[in-house]
Amino acid sequence: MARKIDFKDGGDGRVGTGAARSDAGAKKRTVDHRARACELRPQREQLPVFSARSAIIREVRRHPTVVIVGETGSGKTTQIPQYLLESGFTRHGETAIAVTQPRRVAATSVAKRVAEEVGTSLGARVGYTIRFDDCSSDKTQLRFCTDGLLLREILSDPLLRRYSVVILDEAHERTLRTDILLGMLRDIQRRRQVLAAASGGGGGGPEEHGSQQPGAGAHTRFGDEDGGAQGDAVAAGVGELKIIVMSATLDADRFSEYFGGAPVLYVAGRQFPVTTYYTVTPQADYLDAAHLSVLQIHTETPSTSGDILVFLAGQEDIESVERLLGESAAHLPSAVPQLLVCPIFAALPQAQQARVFEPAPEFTRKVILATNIAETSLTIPGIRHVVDAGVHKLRGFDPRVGESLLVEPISKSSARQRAGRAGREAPGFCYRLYTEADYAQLDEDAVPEIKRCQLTMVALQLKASGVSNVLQFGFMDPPPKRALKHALLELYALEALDDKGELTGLGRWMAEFPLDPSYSKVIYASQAAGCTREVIDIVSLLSVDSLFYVPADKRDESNQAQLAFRSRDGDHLTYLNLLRAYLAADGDKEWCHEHFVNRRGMRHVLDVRQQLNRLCSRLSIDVSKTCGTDLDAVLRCFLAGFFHNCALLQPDGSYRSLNGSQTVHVHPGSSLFGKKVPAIFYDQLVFTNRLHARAASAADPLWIAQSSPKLYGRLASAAP
Ligand SMILES: Nc1ncnc2c1ncn2[C@@H]1O[C@H](COP(=O)(O)OP(=O)(O)OP(=O)(O)O)[C@@H](O)[C@H]1O
Repeated sequence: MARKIDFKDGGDGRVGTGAARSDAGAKKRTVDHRARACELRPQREQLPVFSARSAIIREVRRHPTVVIVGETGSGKTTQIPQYLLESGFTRHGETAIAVTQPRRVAATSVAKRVAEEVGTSLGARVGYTIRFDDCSSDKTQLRFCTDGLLLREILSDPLLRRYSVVILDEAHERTLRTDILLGMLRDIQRRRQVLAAASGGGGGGPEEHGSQQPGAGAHTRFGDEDGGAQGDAVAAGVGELKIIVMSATLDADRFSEYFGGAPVLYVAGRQFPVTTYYTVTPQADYLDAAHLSVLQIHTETPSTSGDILVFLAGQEDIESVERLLGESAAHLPSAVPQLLVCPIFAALPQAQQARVFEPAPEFTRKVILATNIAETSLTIPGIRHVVDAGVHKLRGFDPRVGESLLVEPISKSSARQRAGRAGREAPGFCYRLYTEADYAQLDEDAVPEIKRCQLTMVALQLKASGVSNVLQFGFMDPPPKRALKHALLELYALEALDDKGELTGLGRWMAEFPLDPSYSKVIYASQAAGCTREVIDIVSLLSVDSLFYVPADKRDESNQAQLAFRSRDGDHLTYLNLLRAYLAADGDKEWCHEHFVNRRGMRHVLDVRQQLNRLCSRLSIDVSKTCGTDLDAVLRCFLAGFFHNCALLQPDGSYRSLNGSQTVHVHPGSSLFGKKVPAIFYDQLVFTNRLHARAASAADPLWIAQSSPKLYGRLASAAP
């Protein structure tokens, strides 16, 4: 090893009780759900949250909303939903408890664990529902889902009648969807309170509501382990909605204030201590530092001391460190166990994400390379060492420029979450690849996503959920007015809103899709153009960031291989060619390797395509409509949704965006790179080191004019 990283103990590392835990039986796999649940019970009872069980149930009964703050690993996510289930909050299965997670992988993996602890098969009493994947049934009483999924449910069930309790987990992350949910749930809770009061009972579950005398409601008794009876309001159709906001940060007062002074419960202490180390000096190259730290941990500690989880900024980082580790692993002494490198990032298909949860084979140490997808809620068995590069990719949005995706330092709260992935089954270690002084400089929490992202989908969702004045919506942290107005204007241009700002029939239709409204508009246009099949294929293809592999040392070979799919019209049709060839080759592994096709990515494409086809069929859209060889029709459909993403060729050979007068660069990986066409349209503008058009295709300026005459009619007269 050429260089060593010097770490020093942060001193604050030893947190928590350090209680020992028996691992007995943990490895035994059994299909006997009850036996497994009994086996896990002692572990559950050792979690810090267990001692707060009665207090939590009592407070939830008494108050419509409760905020719970618990350190990482205290047992919030897995235990609190079960306590409510055991205490009758689902009224013997008539209603359900929803637990939202910001990330899909957390929703599925936590559901799996909780099903085991409850003693049921996944999808029965405990299940999960995430976009494009539903593992639940009408028997499911504890449903883990993404926050986005619950938002979509509000469209079809505006009062969320099927739920008596909604638990918002990891609320401190303040994702876009969590923030919208906070506002919508507060509203639903008030409306249900009014309805419940009108029908003469509380009915939110077995409770003694704060405004009521204990026991004074229409319901009868309840026991801790058994369900209570329900109130008359339930018989009338809807009971009160309990909301539980769970957060890992101490800044819970804001949540409490937002819910009118909801009580805050603190659950102290994580289960096992985590010793934190910082680098002695700043690291100029965090990828190199991450690579060296992994090797250092691997060679200096026995592999039996646990697997390693490394937090990096994004997929490219992960692939670079994967490569570096692959090269170094070849030179490890033979006595040192092998390294098994497992990446996990959002665009990785679910089946491959699941690999990180599988135990490493004997004499092998697992190294998981992750983005912040693995930062919250996850317990990855075997992990004892966490390496934290201290960075993540942060999405930003400026209506004039487009989206940006920049590598930024994380917040202290993220750093604590990352460290928290270590001490979950035994004492752990966290190696921060930055100095203690740098840590002190980090912001306490990240800026809520709603303040820094594109809001078109948010505005459509709010409108479709009955919020007439989006600008007045009770956000916990209102987004910039400028961004909201921009979103409303965009919806107007897409014809989702009319002149009065009311949702149109088309807007309601578009809101059915879990897609950016521009895509749903394209799908809409494809019906009349008779090319729905091609459009769905391309929309699915655009859901993956990199369809091709471009290894740094084989750039030319990769580019050469991609030529086979190139369309002179640009990336949209190139991708379509790729999908057709992939299907013709039956997704063959060798074929993908030969053509530098990202097999992981293509599987994800097929997944999305299948789900979109299903959704379209449900909406009576004929998904078999195909335009044959008239592929111009396909491009014109895309312009129906992306007329705002167009740029015209300038005399100096550059492209200038139509709606922001920005200079736009065609990405070097694009099939239009180096070509000069009169106009282009693109899927997205992304600012990295400069403004790049992601997925660009050629457009006739006349098509642009016809796609949005109000905005770009002038181009028609300028066209030759
Ligand atoms: N899949 C699993 N395999 C083994 N142990 C698990 C698993 N899931 C949870 N646990 C155990 O339960 C503990 C509590 O997990 P839980 O996710 O409920 O904590 P939490 O308080 O929500 O933490 P965080 O906010 O960090 O997610 C873990 O520390 C671990 O000991």
